[in-house]
Amino acid sequence: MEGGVGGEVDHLAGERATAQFDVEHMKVAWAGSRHAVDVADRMARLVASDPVFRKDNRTMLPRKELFKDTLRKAAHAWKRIVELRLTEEEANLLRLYVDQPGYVDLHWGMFVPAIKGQGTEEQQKKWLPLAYRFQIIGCYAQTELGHGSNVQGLETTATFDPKTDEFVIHSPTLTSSKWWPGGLGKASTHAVVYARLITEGKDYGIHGFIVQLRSLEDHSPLPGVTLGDIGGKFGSGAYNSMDNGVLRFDHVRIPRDQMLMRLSQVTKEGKYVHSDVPKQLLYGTMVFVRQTIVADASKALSRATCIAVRYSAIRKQFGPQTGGPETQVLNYKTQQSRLFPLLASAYAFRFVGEWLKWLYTDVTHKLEAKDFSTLQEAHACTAGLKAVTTSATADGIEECRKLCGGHGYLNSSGLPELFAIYVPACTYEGDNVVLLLQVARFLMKTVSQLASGKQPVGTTAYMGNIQYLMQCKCGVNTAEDWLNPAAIREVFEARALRMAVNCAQNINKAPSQEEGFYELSPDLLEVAVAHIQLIIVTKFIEKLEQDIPGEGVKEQLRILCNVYALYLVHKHLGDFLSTGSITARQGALANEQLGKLYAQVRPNAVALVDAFNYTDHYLGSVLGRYDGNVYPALYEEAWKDPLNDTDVPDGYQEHLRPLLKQQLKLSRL
Ligand SMILES: Cc1cc2nc3c(=O)[nH]c(=O)nc-3n(C[C@H](O)[C@H](O)[C@H](O)COP(=O)(O)OP(=O)(O)OC[C@H]3O[C@@H](n4cnc5c(N)ncnc54)[C@H](O)[C@@H]3O)c2cc1C
Repeated sequence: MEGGVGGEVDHLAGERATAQFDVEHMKVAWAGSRHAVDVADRMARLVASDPVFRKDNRTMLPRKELFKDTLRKAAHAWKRIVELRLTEEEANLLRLYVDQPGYVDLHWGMFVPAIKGQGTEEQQKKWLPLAYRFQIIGCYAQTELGHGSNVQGLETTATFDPKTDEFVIHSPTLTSSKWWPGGLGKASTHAVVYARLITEGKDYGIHGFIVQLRSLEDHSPLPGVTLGDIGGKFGSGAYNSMDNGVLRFDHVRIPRDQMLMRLSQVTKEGKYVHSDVPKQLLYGTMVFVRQTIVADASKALSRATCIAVRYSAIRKQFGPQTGGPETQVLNYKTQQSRLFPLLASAYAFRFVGEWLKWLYTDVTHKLEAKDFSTLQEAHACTAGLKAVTTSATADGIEECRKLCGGHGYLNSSGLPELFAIYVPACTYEGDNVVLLLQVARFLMKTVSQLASGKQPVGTTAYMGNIQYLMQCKCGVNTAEDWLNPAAIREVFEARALRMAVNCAQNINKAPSQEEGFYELSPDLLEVAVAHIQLIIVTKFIEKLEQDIPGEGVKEQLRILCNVYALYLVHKHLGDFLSTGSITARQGALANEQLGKLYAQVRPNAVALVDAFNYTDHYLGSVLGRYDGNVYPALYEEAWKDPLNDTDVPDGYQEHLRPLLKQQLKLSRL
């Protein structure tokens, strides 16, 4: 989609002409439905055509201006949503295409879901309408200066005072200061604050409370509340549009009914009671949030690969010895072997994200029926997918920057900002290492239960096939044999299970399970990654078993699926060999096949990124422009830098001229 650039000539027309599939149908396969393509298209164009949503100058704005710009965009987006009576789906997409981190992300993404998930019906009735109309702005204040991953280590206290029927919220130490919550620093009026609940002298652990932080009249902090922004973050522009904040409480009193009481309550008398709502319900929210993170990973990686693929088709370096035109860098096999696995990963993450949506619905139905049998498995699966897809995406964006050579380092390429905004996804919503260790713990438990005949469920069902998978031999004899999905699936299953069983056996040799787990944790991370990669590969294969209309579309996706799987075989060859899942020769054949697949992707590469259907505004990259007219855009962009406002820079008179004129005043020591 061209969206907003004036180029008349399509410099990528030749590339588009070589596509062997129907791009319009691929757009549908990528977005999930024709409807999804159309709504996204409409919202993307709406944002791209509105000057308020301009973002090309973002990396040049000083922090205060950047923050004000964020406030302006958020208010304008809300205005448009109300004026145009946008549906929830449309509103979410509009915010997505505005593409600037801000308080609204936390308001809708964390504050509202926390109240929905943890508030009683009465609490929801009271608070949600205020939040829905933006009469209050909320954030999610969990992390503290001293503790993030270890939530049980949080120090903020909420002590019940039966005399006044209030909780007293207090930050007893410096390290108990809330630290990081997005939207907290300057924008939020309220927060869901996580604190240790203390009543009748007993500490009942971490609970959520709705706390008003700022006056609804003049926005000043309420008495006893100290608030501020935690300071500049990585990169220019980027996440600096967000006011991640610090918050301290000095004996701040809130009414008892502002404790989120869906799962447990404190009575007027100060008795702590559990409600009859099962606490597993909270997992549902977590599955939902992580599903959106996986969807965001595919979005970020597809943006980066779109930029890198288009630019690699335009960029030329060196030529044949015999003279003649220079070579497009996309034709170099090394460029293809670095870029096409990322393109394939973007599609793989997209489809596993789509499947996660189904999983969330399935989990919700099961929870409603009080069936908790698959909950742990679903939880481990989403935690692992969050970790693997965000890590691969963060690394992938940086690889795309390098794939664009020097120009990739310019802010105008869009890649530095995309990277800087994206990388914290490896940390927030659960540090990836911490999450993978949780997955590994679950896998170790599953392995240990196999002996007792307990049948593993969902994405761990393959482990029930242990007798076969521990001794099966990969049947690949030729490079073409690697195109068989059953063969691919089996080697991924064998590798994951054998790694898990090896680790479980090694843990059993340790003096205690805990000690064994601690010592083997680096290996356990790899076990978790192997299991999650199997899930991604399997879901891609299962996607291809569905009906996918459009000429050549399924064939292209099959190629990408094979690229993704065989790239992983190549990258993790050590795992596959050391577990005996494949032989060295089969590893070499996989690599041979991979090379052939890259050649098949090549003529389709530009069309495959066109299928993401991103506007030039959303991509925000002179290198990734739809029309490929890169050089004039790069040249033009440079002149917009404030440093070019004058020919002679500020500081010339004081610092450059004296130097050049040998007039620096030297002091005699
Ligand atoms: C941009 C951004 C936005 C954020 N937004 C919010 C927000 O809105 N609200 C909010 O409450 N918080 C927010 N956070 C905080 C975030 O949730 C935490 O930073 C995150 O949970 C990680 O916790 P931590 O910082 O304590 O890291 P740590 O846990 O201290 O991690 C430090 C290192 O220790 C390792 N480690 C920790 N535990 C283990 C273990 N058991 N085994 C092995 N290794 C371990 C980690 O892998 C990591 O390498 C945000 C953070 C960022 C960066």
